[in-house]
Amino acid sequence: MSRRDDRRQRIEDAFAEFQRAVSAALGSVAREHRALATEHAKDMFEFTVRGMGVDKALQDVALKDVTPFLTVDEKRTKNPRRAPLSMSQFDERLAQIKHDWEQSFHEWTSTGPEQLAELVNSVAAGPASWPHESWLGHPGTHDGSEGVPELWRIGTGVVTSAPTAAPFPVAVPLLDQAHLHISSTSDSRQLADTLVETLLLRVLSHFQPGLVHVHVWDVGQLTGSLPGLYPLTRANLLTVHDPARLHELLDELSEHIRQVHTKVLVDGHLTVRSVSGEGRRTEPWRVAVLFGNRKALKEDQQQQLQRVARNGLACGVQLFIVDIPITINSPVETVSLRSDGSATCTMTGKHVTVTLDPALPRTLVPRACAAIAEKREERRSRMGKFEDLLPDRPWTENSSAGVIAPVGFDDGEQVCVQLGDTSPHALIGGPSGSGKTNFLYAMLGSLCARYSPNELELYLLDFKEGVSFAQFAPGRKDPSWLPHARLVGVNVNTDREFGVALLRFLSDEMRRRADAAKQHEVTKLEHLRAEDPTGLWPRIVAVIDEFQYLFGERDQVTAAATQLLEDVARRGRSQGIHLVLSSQDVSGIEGFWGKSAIFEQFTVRIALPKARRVLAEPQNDAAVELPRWHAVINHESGVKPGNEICRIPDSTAKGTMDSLQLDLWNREKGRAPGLFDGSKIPLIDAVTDFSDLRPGDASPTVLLGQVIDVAGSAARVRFARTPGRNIAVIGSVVQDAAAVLGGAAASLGRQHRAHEAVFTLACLVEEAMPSALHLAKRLSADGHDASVVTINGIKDVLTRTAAELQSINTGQSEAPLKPHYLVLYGVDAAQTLLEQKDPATRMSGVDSLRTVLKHGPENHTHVLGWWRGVTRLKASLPPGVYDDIGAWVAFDVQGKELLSLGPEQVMSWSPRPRRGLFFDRFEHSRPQVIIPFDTGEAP
Ligand SMILES: Nc1ncnc2c1ncn2[C@@H]1O[C@H](COP(=O)(O)OP(=O)(O)OP(=O)(O)O)[C@@H](O)[C@H]1O
Repeated sequence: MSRRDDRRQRIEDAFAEFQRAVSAALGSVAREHRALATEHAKDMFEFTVRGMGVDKALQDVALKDVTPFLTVDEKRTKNPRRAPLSMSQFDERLAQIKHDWEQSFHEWTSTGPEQLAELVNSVAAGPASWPHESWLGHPGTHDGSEGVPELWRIGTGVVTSAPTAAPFPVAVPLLDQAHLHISSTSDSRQLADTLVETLLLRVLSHFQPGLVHVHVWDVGQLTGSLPGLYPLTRANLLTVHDPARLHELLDELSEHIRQVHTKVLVDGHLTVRSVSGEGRRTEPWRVAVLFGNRKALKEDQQQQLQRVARNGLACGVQLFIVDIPITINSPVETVSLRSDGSATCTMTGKHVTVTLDPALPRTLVPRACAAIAEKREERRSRMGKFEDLLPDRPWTENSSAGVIAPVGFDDGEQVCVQLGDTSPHALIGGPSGSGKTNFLYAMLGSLCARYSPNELELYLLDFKEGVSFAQFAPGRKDPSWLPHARLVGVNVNTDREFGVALLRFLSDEMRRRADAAKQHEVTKLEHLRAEDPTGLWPRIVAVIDEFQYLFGERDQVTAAATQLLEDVARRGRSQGIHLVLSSQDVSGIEGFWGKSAIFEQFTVRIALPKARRVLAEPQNDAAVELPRWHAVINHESGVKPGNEICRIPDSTAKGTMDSLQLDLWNREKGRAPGLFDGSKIPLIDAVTDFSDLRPGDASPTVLLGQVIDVAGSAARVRFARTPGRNIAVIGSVVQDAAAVLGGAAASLGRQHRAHEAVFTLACLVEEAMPSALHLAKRLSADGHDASVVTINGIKDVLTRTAAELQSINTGQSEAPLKPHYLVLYGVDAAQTLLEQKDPATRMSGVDSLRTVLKHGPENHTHVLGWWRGVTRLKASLPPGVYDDIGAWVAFDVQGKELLSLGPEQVMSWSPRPRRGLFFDRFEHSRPQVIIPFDTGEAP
């Protein structure tokens, strides 16, 4: 080998060595690079898988052929030597990711679905969530008093990305809580219909038939939507609306919402639910289902629908909106159906896939609806009696915010009258025989059954000649009374003063309540009750039947009645005092319509058939067409939209109000009501003011009769030892005079011990003798010295008495005189006799009488005399000086004749049988009408 060759060989070797070294180095770099690329690919894989979600990644076809780690060049050249990394190279990472996935879902999977199932079961028991086998076909029984299911089941959900599918029930809030908005595709629209139908049947089957009304409107079809529900139409539980008349449905719903606001949501309540409290739902739900076609509604309809949505939930209006694009500014649950039939909903969020419950069996749905309709019809025909107005349990309601009473039925549903701060007083009208009294019984029965006597007091006044309210007070045949009645006034037609007395009493009570409220720094009864929970502040309902009598004349009684009525009508509302006025014909009552301040307060109007002017005529003529035993109940001052027409049950027949009264009376009798019966004369021995009289008072009280007031108090005069304390009775009828004198003397008799006082009864007219003898007997029986003298003895009595008084006056005698009462029947009959002068002393009997009248009272000597006319009385008195008669009772004497004896108000007195006008100069500023007592004298 030449040296040259040798050198070449060495060079070649060296190159070979170099190449080996270089390729070794390159090989190791490539390995390094590949290892790094693999790691990077795994990272990328993990990043991608975690990023897109394990569940999705596992389904992803692209990921099966993963080549993210090829370099750009390699991708470009598609190096055939390099096979793509198979998934197995990611197994380790995938296992880790899966483990982490399972771990993160572990808690949810093991407990979540179960908890949700329990939750749904507890807040949505029964038809609200259970399988249809347990309820479909059985009409609901709930009346809302047990609450409303908080959720209503729609299907089954699974968390879309969970490692294991753990299904759980999906339910949505509805009634009062949220509307429902469903959107579907053309492929899934059928499912939307199914969802609506199932939900409606759940709701309809939960509540008593009648508590849920369904309205359906479908833009695309006149009929055909929800066909299974059609049997409901015959019971008026389903109304299908014309596709072209969405505005009518929306108007109807808006009007309904308005009415609920004005009639139901009063006294601070914001929702029907809060009004119903724990009781029966008072206002049925109205579910309006609107099927659209994915096109927007017209602008005005859209706005109206939004308004209904906004205000509806509080008023029981529930919307199911299907495929109508709309935004709603109130709670709404959305269910979005995809073409494949799966759904998402806002209740569970986008990560839960909901599979809606399958449709209810085709044949069972109409059958279930028919059963609901039938039950409703049955209930409707059954509901309508007096008992149906009454609650299951009596006396459970609270009257703080007002009182509410079902009074009749419309389509089997109760229609109520409400009295509260916003509807304070009621006006009832209807001609004779139209059922006013019956209506009042229905209302009073319903009220009394709901509210205990601590919550509600009644003052009942009947101007009619009859006995409408008499049964509410204890009677001879029936000893029971209405425990709520504090006062019953019957046959008051001639005693309009009693109406004034009642209004005055209410006005005083109103003031007392206002003062109490002021002390607690509140202004109305509801707040006073909250501030003073132990105080007794019942609502007062005062009923005046045939109240037009109150305004019957143009006199002071009418003036006083008008003024007091205005006072109570305007200010009674906040103090829980409510007036219910009823009349055959309210149209001509000047005192009522003449004062807007009065009638404006009577926002509740009740018109019986053919009633005139109770409603806002002529626009509202609903009363004209009203069938028999029906009434228009209107809480909006009689304007047409406020009309509610209902049938009033017979509430006066035997076994209705009378039985209720007996039941309530047996439950708690309380105090018997005061009774004022204008046709009866009060028996003196039954009058408390009389039986309460006792000996011992130095200035005894004389009772002259009964004042026409709420308390039934006696008219009284105190016989103080001051001038003028004598009493004159003026009138021509012996019966009236004898009743007053007899009652007065008997009351004096009760205040003296035996033989302590002397009674001289002078009977100067023959027809008074039986009365004088009766009185003498009564006084003697009580141990008093009572003698009867006739006209023959009168002069002597007067002369002797006058002499005794003179001797005391002149100091000749000091011995105080025994109380001496001279009861003189028909003084004027002895006038001629008394005018004769004694020839020796030149004194006449009239002089003696004047002396007795003048000086007697200071010395326990009082005259109780009867004169048969004013002039005749004046003849017994010094000319022009009438002071010695301090008190008088006049009967058949015209007012103007009495002017010289009393204030100008006496002018308006028109005499009427068995009523007297009483005036005590010392005590009164105005005269009072009194009823003389029955002293037990046989007629
Ligand atoms: N809803 C009703 N169902 C059955 N009968 C009724 C009903 N309402 C009233 N009646 C009967 O009609 C008659 C007259 O009724 P009611 O006395 O209530 O009328 P009114 O308007 O008060 O008449 P009046 O003013 O003459 O007293 C009574 O016999 C009563 O029983």
